[in-house]
Amino acid sequence: SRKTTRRPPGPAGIPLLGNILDIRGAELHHALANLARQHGPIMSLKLGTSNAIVVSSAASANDALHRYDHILVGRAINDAGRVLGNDELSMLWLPSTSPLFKRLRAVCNNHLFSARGLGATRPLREGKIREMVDCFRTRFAGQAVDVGSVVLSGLLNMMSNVLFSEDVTDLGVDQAQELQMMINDTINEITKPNVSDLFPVLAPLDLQGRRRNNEVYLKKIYDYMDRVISRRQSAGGEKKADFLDVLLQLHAEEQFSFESINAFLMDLFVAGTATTAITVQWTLAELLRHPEIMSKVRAELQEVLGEKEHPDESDVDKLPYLRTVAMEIMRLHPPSPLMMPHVAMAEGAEVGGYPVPKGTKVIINVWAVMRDPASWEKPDEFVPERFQGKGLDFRGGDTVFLPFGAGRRLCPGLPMAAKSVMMILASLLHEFEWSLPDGMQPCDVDLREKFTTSINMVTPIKAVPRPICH
Ligand code: HEM
Repeated sequence: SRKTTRRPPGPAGIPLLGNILDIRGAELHHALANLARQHGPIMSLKLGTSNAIVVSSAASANDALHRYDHILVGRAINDAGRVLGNDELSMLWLPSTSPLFKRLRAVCNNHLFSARGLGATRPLREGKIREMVDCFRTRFAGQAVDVGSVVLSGLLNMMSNVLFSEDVTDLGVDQAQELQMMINDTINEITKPNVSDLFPVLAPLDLQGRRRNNEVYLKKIYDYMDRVISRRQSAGGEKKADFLDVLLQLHAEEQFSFESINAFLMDLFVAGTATTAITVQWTLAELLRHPEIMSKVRAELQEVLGEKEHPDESDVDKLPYLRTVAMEIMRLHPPSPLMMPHVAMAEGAEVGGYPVPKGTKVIINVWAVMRDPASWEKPDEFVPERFQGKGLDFRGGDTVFLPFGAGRRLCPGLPMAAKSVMMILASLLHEFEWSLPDGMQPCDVDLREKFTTSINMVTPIKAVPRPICH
């Protein structure tokens, strides 16, 4: 067919810069969705010297993430992402064909996110969520609080305790703390536009200093993780039965270097904390904007939990309405709206009938797919009921709904993330009555989005928790 020899349609672009100017001005996922409305769900873009296609429909996402998943499995590595050899160590950057990637993924699947692994950490994770909830009760009852920031601190401690049995943050301190700031610094540096990525020939000059800066930030995180490992080693071989013990055992068997342990721990913090906190934050915002849906959630919690003071993980499977709320939040506000772009590792892939040459970047606009009017009625409205009886789940088997991606690079943390989101929401909504700060009406909740690697709120939601005695 003619399609197999053509490039997908796309904006014309200008010499040298290509389409860079076409994607300026709006949040990136919005800008790409606007262009796709004009050029179609499979669209070519030229970003400096590199070729990309942008996928914005469920059918084309299915080609990219299921049919040609074995080819479109590389990553477009940013120049700043290469520092300290991080691209050769980190699960986020390695192609999924690499032996190290497969080992890292297997360790995740076997030890952290398997039913057995999650069962082993359940009391710890429930305990850390309880501490976070208690913090709302003891520190912020009756006050307007930035919900996302407290939840993020709680999640950092939950993750650090699952990984290496230490707290990394003080709950209730209303500002980012050491590890969180280091993580923010590296994410910001890697996601800022960089001429070295548009014109790799200029990369050695590092004109904007992104590589130099990120080297400083990454080094700080590696030093932090080194100190965690040293503390464990100087504890004279004392075992904590946590993930770090597993990693140190694998190190002793020469499967992982200390550098790859550092990178692994860092990846789990980078990918697994803010994403979950943002989901909780958007949920509170949408529920406060939609009091009738908040009431339905509260009624379900009351019916299922009754006088029980704190929900536990076994309760969350009995909350189907809350689950549809979480799904609808991730449809409307996917924490990772463009995922991390994939790259064609070989020839032979086709998306929507168009060939995807080796080396092409494949940007999947998950946000646009999940607001596509061809798949979703009134796609911009918050209607949790739309998921009832649909048979959709979080795994992206049906690519109309894919907040965690799909296929070989499906988010490995999904089982833990889904449990955490549900547990935190069930606890916050069962144990508190939430209201907007004085003078604010539901329609005043600001739902504007700001894109970095995640969709953040331009105005982080502040809400007032009032403890309920059950
Ligand atoms: C609501 C929470 C979360 C969402 C929506 C989410 C979503 C995603 C998405 C869309 C991807 C990219 C998939 C791709 O590029 O094809 C991803 C990758 C990843 N996620 Fe998650 N994630 C969440 C929580 C977590 C948690 C809790 C962890 C770990 C504890 C985690 C670890 C990872 C890792 C390591 C990757 C990289 C996998 C790869 O490159 O192959 N995520 N996640």
